[in-house]
Amino acid sequence: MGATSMMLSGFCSNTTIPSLHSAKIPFSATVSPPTISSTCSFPQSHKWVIFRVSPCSRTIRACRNSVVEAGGGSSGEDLRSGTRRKKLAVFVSGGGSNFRSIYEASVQGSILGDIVVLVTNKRGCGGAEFAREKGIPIVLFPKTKDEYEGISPADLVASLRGFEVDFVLLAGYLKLLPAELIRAYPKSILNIHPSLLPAFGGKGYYGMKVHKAVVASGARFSGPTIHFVDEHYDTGRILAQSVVPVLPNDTPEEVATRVLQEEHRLYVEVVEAMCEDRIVWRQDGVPLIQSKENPNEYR
Ligand SMILES: Nc1nc2c(c(=O)[nH]1)N[C@@H](CN(C=O)c1ccc(C(=O)N[C@@H](CCC(=O)O)C(=O)O)cc1)CN2
Ligand SMILES: NCC(=O)N[C@@H]1O[C@H](COP(=O)([O-])[O-])[C@@H](O)[C@H]1O
Repeated sequence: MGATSMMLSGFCSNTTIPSLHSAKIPFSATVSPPTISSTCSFPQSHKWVIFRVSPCSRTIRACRNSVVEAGGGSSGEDLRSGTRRKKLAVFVSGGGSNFRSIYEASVQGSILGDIVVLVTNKRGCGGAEFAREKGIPIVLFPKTKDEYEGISPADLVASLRGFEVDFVLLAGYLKLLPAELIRAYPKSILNIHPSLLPAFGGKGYYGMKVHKAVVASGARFSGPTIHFVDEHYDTGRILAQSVVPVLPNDTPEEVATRVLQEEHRLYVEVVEAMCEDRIVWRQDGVPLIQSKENPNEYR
């Protein structure tokens, strides 16, 4: 069967190239070339093509198994991988154990990125205390009666731009992110939620409230969900989930402990993939993680 020729062009991060065809029939498409172009060819047998875009991509090269990636060299590349180290902002409201896990993984080198700023609505929380210990700058957001020094949404975006943040990671942050921030960082803001969304999510579902609802429901399983953030609570595209059992005599606290332990593992794994440009967007809008060991495998 003949190959499909396709002109692709350089584009910056988080662009999903619309296909001219549905995802379930042989793929072919032409993308208008604003900048650099290259030619990729794919066997017609592939049902859909995955597009991966890394921040400020300059080149596109075909990959096996119809994965088209847009990645490009840039300054500050990690010497081992040739990948640019990413700059991370973490948002917290409480103890910050997920923040600490990500920080430790960054220091140990498994995450090719650095936490350059911590954002919180509670300057006295455990996460903020840890940031002060490590010399990580702290930004207060939003402005509330308790945090009168908090900044505005526009100043928050300007502040993150000033830190050259690539990705925003919510980790126990309990305030609704403003639309200005969502628009400023498309497909670049993640949140971790302590249930298997869409179950037990939305306004009012946070912290122990989630686990109490899970136990009361009789659910036999729970676990963390990591999703991209949109304007509403917990409705963004799901990127990763992990399942833990809920035992017949579990208390909500026991479920919380089991889920939190899995959160720490899963969030580090996902942030590693984000920093290595291994997040790809299926044509129907579902984000996938490309396996580091086998680039032909996704989940
Ligand atoms: N635009 C978005 N902002 C935030 C999201 C999101 O998905 N989109 N996720 C939350 C985190 N979260 C669940 O994962 C969540 C946090 C808080 C609430 C909630 O009901 N909050 C209360 C206020 C709680 C407080 O101030 O102590 C409320 O809004 O009434 C639900 C879900 C982070 N931001
Ligand atoms: N809906 C948001 C929410 O409930 N987030 C949850 O808050 C906890 C923060 O713990 P941490 O501060 O120790 O990372 C975590 O369990 C996280 O999933």
